[in-house]
Amino acid sequence: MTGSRLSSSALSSVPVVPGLPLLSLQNVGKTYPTSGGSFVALENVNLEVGSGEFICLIGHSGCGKSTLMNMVAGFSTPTCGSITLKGQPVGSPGPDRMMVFQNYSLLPWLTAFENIYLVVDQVYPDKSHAEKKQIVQEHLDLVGLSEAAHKRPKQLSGGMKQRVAIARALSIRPEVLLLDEPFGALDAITKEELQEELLAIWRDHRCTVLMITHDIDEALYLADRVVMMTNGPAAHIGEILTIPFDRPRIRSRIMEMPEFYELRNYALDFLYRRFAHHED
Ligand SMILES: Nc1ncnc2c1ncn2[C@@H]1O[C@H](COP(=O)(O)OP(=O)(O)OP(=O)(O)O)[C@@H](O)[C@H]1O
Repeated sequence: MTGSRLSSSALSSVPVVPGLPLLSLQNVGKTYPTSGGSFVALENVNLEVGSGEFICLIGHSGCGKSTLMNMVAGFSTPTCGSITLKGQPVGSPGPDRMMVFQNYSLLPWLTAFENIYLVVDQVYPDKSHAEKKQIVQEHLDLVGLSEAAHKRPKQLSGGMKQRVAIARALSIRPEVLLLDEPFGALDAITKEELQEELLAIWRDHRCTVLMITHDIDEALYLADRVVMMTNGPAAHIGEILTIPFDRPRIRSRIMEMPEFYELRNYALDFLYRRFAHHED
């Protein structure tokens, strides 16, 4: 979630131009200064994301996925190249791009309701208290947590905490939902439940999603396109898989499709043969 630097963004009032990508990354690079000299994490990253697309980003640990996501979120700036949203350069973090992290990042002293209210209040200062309460309530309902509104994070399971984080991110209707391994810390059953909820929310609200995952099956099940990164240093996009499965997707049916296993093997080959990582 984009945290305390939220501010109203002019971008949200800029319409999407038909035919133009919503999000565009052109020759994006990131170099970090280190005590041993400059470290080129990313080089020449090019990606165009259409409005309403669901993109999953996979690649080995350390290849620069979070670096890329942080630049789209506006937490850091590219060393070279450009990132634009609806044709406007992405600057600082804004409510048009909301991020959800693996570790939930909820404020522990606030209830589920208050965690969401805080963000709604920052982004919609002119709405009445009743209107803001209603937005929070609607989004708690959306993730099935109305009954847990008064609970603090330590009283919530991992899956519930992540539901609150997703509800909080969605509550201000971002153009782009940025998910950094959101289900990485959850057990398999909760992870599948949340994947289904995420797909339902994405289908109903049609936001654009950029999600980092280490789980190839998750990427193939959720995404329209799976972006596969090469290893760093100077990592870039190696290949992009277009996922052909119709929507709404039914997990059991997709798992029976030969195409699923062909794509899975292709992605595995990319990661563990062509761009094998000696630490894996
Ligand atoms: N602030 C920094 N200073 C120097 N190097 C950095 C900095 N942040 C990240 N890096 C390096 O940049 C590379 C990419 O890191 P990043 O965290 O983006 O990878 P990642 O693909 O998200 O990894 P993981 O999957 O493990 O989260 C790594 O080699 C990392 O050590």
